Amino acid sequence: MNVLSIVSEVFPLIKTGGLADVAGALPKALRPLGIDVLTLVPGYPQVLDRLPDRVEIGCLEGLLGHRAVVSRATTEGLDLLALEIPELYQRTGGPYLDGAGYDHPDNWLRFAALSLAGARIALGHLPLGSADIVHVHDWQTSLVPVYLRYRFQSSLPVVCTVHNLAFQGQFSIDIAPRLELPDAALGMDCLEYYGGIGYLKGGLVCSDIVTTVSPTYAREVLSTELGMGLDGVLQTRRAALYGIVNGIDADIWNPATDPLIPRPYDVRSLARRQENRAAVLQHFGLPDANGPLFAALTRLTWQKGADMFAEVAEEIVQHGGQLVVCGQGDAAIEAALRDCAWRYPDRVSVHIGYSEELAHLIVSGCDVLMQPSRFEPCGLTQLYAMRYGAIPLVGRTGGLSETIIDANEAAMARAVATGFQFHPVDPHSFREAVRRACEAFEDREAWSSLQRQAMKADFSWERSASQYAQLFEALQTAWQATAERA
Ligand SMILES: Nc1ncnc2c1ncn2[C@@H]1O[C@H](COP(=O)(O)OP(=O)(O)O[C@H]2O[C@H](CO)[C@@H](O)[C@H](O)[C@H]2O)[C@@H](O)[C@H]1O
Repeated sequence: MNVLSIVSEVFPLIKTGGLADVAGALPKALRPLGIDVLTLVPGYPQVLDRLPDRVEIGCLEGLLGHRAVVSRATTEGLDLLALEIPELYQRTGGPYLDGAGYDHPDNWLRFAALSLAGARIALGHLPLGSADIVHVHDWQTSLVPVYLRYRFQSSLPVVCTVHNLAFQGQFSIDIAPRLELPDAALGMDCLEYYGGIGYLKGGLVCSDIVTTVSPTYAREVLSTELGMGLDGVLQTRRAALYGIVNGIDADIWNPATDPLIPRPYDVRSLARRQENRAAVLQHFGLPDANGPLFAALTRLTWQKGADMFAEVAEEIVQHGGQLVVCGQGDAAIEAALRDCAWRYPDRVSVHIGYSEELAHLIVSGCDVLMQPSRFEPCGLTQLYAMRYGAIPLVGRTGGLSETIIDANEAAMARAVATGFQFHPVDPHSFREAVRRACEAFEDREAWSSLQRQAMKADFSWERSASQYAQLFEALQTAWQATAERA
């Protein structure tokens, strides 16, 4: 089976968050199941730089006033198509933001063009054959099923995966005439959203199947609290809504073979982690206070609960612990963290920025990885942490609630605990959980058992990939049956 995955970021070419990790890992996990995934990404400079051997396979004219060269390459187990439209994708900054941190003003056009190109490639407008299934991700590629249905009258099956409902691709109604879609697609039943245009809404309505990245989040998005205004739309798609928990790329995130950490180790040689712990402290310029080393590795946003770090740092310090933070995001949160580091120079240190190398070092050396998310569709950092024997401390929400087993007395006694959860997600419960972790850390034997338990948890992609495969196969069978009847 051939799947065309259309996505705005894919590891290792370009990554701003978990979406890239999933888009990069899932194709590799699907291949042994007989599913070949071709991944279409925009030709950002970072992408083209990493694909020097790409081969041009054709051109697409008439992409909302633009012309694309499409080239193909394979790298690190991925089969890729790059959509080269220099005036849309070749610029400074990241995939979504310019160098100053603002949205590119033509994001509506950049991702509509990607979606239109994706729809045409899926239909065989390039010498590649047509796809059996199309897989789109988040708002950036949600117009693919809209173009397929309304512009090409195609019922090619589409799976739309929602990685984060908070980002919806909402634009002014003024763009409507420029999307080159018929009126029927622009109305309330499809793209119209609170007087504007909602890309994700269109994707949810027009896809055959909608998935989210954990079963818990699939239930949560149906509620007013976490539905982000789209709960009504999702209710109408309830029968087609599935939750499939993310896995991790166990080759890239493997403490035994990780080239980015000073001292590789596994569950039998946990003592070696000490060297990595020392390297983390050294990197952050902290002396060893011999208490628990807490860490956070995240976008510094309200969703991730990062606004609570500075306050909770006091609790950590009072209990003899230390805190290192690697992240970037809201200016106010960044400032509060810098201030906190200034107040506790030997205990708290902050790296404002994004660093893949530092991410690996941190999970290989910290004792506790904090993820106090207010909502979390799945979360990957806690899964990486567990694999590396760093104990996750998380808010009980979304995927965090189902991937961690709380270290309560019963779970500890039965040696099944893998981390700490707290609820409700507020500073009070967060501090309480920090206290629990600090106390648990004092019993080093029990802590080692917790680490071993966490490291044994299996979040490889195999199980989840087979769930995607089942959905793809069921869709393909249904589609073929309809085609034969027609
Ligand atoms: N400063 C930094 N330096 C280096 N690396 C950093 C970093 N800050 C974050 N990262 C990395 O970025 C990724 C973040 O992934 P998450 O899944 O935790 O959240 P994200 O909100 O991006 O993803 C969304 O999509 C994913 C994928 O489906 C869902 O798991 C998630 O719940 C949803 O919000 C991890 O690989 C993490 O290590």
